[in-house]
Amino acid sequence: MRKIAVLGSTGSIGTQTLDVISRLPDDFEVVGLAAGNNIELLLEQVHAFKPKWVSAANETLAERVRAEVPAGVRVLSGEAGLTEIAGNSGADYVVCALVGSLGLTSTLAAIEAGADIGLANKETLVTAGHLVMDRAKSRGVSILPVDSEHSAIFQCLNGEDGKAIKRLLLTASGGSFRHLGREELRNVSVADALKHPNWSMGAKVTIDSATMANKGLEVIEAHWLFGLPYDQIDVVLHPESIVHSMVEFVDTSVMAQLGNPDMRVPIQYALTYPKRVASPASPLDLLKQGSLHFKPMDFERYPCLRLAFEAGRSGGTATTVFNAANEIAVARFLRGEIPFLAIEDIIGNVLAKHATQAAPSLEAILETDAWARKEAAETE
Ligand SMILES: NC(=O)C1=CN([C@@H]2O[C@H](COP(=O)(O)OP(=O)(O)OC[C@H]3O[C@@H](n4cnc5c(N)ncnc54)[C@H](OP(=O)(O)O)[C@@H]3O)[C@@H](O)[C@H]2O)C=CC1
Ligand SMILES: CC(=O)[C@@H](O)[C@H](O)COP(=O)(O)O
Ligand SMILES: [Mn+2]
Repeated sequence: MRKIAVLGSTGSIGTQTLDVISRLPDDFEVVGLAAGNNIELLLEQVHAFKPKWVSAANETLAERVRAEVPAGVRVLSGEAGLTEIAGNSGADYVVCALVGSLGLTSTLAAIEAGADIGLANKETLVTAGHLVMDRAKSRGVSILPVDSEHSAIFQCLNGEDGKAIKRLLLTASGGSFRHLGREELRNVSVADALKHPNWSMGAKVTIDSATMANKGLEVIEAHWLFGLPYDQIDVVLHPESIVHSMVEFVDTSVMAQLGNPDMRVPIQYALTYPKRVASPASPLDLLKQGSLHFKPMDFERYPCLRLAFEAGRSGGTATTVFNAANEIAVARFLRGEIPFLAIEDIIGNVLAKHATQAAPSLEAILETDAWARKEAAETE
């Protein structure tokens, strides 16, 4: 029985993770749950899973939780609460389902404590991939991908030698505005941007999908997870989101992982690896599906993906800036402060002002992240 903590338990990935865990009662004991502001849902989860460690976004919310949970449950708050649960709750498996680079310090704390990581929080690898991967290697912990594309690649690789890989092919749905040309993107609404064609997800990743910044984050995530240069990572448009990604090998064989879009499948695989167990997801019926489509990526239509490749190739703090500027720009768009197309402008402008620092320390990353956030908040 593994002791598991879920950071971001009230979000899209967090709730689906708990759904998966509830079907595997002999395999997992929930020892820690961390949420942000959704205290009602957090309390329901505490009553259902009985963790000994709980955290909320701030002390006021934590007080409300303390009043409702049994004595003996430790209720913490803020980033310190996240790192405490990640590193000191006794969890030997931590699911990081937080959104944004907020997940970095707690992921590092979990690694330091020797816990394996189920990683949904791609921003952590984008902002500090070298630190996360180096520390995981030296502590001997596994980083198991939850993101659907990376889970697909992980399954296709199945232990193959890195030298056998010709390239990774990440699939991209095209997002909520895939049928619109660039001119038509000028006045799109927040409500329409939040309508992903295939997946029901949190707001930030849904907007990232519409700008294609999500695929940019995923290209950088793949670079760190699978240790391949950017020249060996490609993106292909695939509107159905049935092929979750592919690997082409040097002998021309292409392996793909397919399934209906349901995050409980990659979440479960990250939890039960190397075992496969039955899933509540609906089986893929290719005969009913009939056809699948693939188109080349259009970097003019989706400049955020071009910026992500450029930042990835620059390396060092460039990807920290790409991520932080994107997080702030998306938050501003969601608040109705800026138009949709300003997201890519802000990322491009903040990156253009930044002098990349190679192999940054954690301190340098946190400083760069703060600088890029301030710039992105002030850029018109
Ligand atoms: N959703 C999906 O299908 C997929 C998501 N991902 C990635 O997984 C990650 C999570 O995405 P998703 O689940 O959609 O996001 P959501 O917005 O649905 O959930 C985010 C979670 O983080 C918590 N949180 C936010 N701010 C804080 C804070 N300051 N302190 C503590 N907790 C906080 C939220 O708490 P609360 O709600 O209580 O405020 C919530 O539990 C992202 O990196 C995303 O890119 C990857 C693949 C698919
Ligand atoms: C489900 C998942 O993994 C998301 O990150 C997904 O990738 C979003 O889809 P697109 O970015 O392809 O629109
Ligand atoms: Mn994905």
